[in-house]
Amino acid sequence: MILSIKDLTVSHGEKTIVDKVSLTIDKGEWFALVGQSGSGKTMLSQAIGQLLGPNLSASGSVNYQGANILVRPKTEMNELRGKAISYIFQDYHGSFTPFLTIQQHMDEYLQTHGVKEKQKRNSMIIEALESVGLDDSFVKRYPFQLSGGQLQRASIALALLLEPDILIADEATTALDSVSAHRILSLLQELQQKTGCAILFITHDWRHVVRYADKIAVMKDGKVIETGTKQKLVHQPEHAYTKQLIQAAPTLPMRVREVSKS
Ligand SMILES: Nc1ncnc2c1ncn2[C@@H]1O[C@H](COP(=O)(O)OP(=O)(O)OP(=O)(O)O)[C@@H](O)[C@H]1O
Repeated sequence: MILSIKDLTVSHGEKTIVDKVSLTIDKGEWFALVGQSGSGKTMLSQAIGQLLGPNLSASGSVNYQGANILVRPKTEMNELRGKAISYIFQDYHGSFTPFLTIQQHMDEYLQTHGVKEKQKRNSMIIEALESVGLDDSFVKRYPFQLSGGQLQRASIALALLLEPDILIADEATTALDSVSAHRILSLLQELQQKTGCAILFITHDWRHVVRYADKIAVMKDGKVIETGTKQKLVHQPEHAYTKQLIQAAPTLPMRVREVSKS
């Protein structure tokens, strides 16, 4: 197991946004988090890396390598983020500053994480951009000179630079056309196979869940109401809300069998 979340609660004053969620994510696992809009998926994922806004508080525990990272000092968390836990945000614009080029962003990130040799940093940057389908002409561009989908791909390249243990992807492919989305998800799958990283994948797209997930957790009103393997959850859902989600995608069971066979 790479991450063990126990009774994680996120509150905004008196209001409970995430309510005692417990989950375990194994090394190399593709873990899909699905469910109602506003059910707390983003807040849960941000609490893991201590990224919640100052008006929100988190309690419970998030164990990574034997320690509760929820109570780690901020400076240590900055080091952990990127190498141990990396994020691809739903709002990818937030990953970029308008007055730095794509290369400057990535170079600064690598320097912060101790990659000292300039030549090595440059080749890592080119390789990461190429892996998301952006050629070297993109390195000198500023964020506003990229389309939404290209910028999202650059943010994914940034997140993958240090080959993290856990990648948290929050609706990472929403801005992409279906071919680009498939390319990115295949890339994440490759990375997962190559490095054994775990992926916490937040999505509303059941096609992606069915194709890529190993395990699924369903959230509703701040709680995880059901969790299990993809096969179990799609073929034998127990909770009425999970059944509703699956009924909204009526061809799913057949697809799961097809994907399982391929
Ligand atoms: N900074 C914040 N301060 C207070 N409440 C917040 C804040 N950010 C989000 N919320 C609230 O927390 C709840 C959970 O939001 P969250 O973004 O985690 O939902 P989600 O499941 O990711 O939704 P979606 O699928 O629509 O992205 C919502 O009711 C939202 O309004």
